[in-house]
Amino acid sequence: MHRARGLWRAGVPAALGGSRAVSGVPAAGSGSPGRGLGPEAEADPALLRASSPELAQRLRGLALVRGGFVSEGEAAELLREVEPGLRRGRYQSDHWDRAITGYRETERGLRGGAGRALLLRVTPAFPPRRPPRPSAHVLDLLPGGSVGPHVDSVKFCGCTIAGVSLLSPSVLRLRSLREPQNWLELLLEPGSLYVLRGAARYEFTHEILPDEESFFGELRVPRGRRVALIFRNDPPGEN
Ligand SMILES: O=C(O)CCC(=O)C(=O)O
Ligand SMILES: [Fe+2]
Repeated sequence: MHRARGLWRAGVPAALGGSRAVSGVPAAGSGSPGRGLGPEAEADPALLRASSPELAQRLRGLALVRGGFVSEGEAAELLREVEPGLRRGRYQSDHWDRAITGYRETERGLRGGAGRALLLRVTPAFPPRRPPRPSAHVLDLLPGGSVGPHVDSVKFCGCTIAGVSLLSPSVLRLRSLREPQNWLELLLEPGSLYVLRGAARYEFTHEILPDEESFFGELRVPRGRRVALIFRNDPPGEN
């Protein structure tokens, strides 16, 4: 059955406020970074900033970012596949729960083509008994659009969220629900993959920063149009 689109964003608004701590660049970890996508995997350290090294360590393997996950050719093919579905919708200025602005979205079945190949490549990020659904949530954000802090609905979404970003870079920020001074930021370059699971999925809000706040440390990350393919699994008890 299809879920009403956007329902997964019916989350908890972040308790914002408090000044940002100084970036603690995460320790590189021992040995070479695991290239798998399971909880043992490591994020590309250059694409991740944390409010403290302790927090980076705590979310290691739970908030993952990988640059260059899809090639430019694959990205072009994915866009060709999802654009017709997106064009059927109109850009909206805000969602009923106000978590998102300047967006349109669709759900894309992935039975073939580049989308299906991508689904197979992100599947190892999910627990074997909780694979991703055979469709992607396609979110198209205008340069002025943003996704406010929220936790994906536990009623409609399972333990793992994986997103592939196309076209524009952006910054994904996680913030602890209980300790809002604790944050993690992922630099999402075009072609990158991020994965959120465990504490990163349930105990932190996530958001895509609006253009005027789109910085990764000192680095300005100007926002253009961004299309994301987001993969989710079902919550326990669905099947
Ligand atoms: O754009 C993204 O990568 C994340 C969007 C999101 O958090 C959501 O749709 O729940
Ligand atoms: Fe979300």
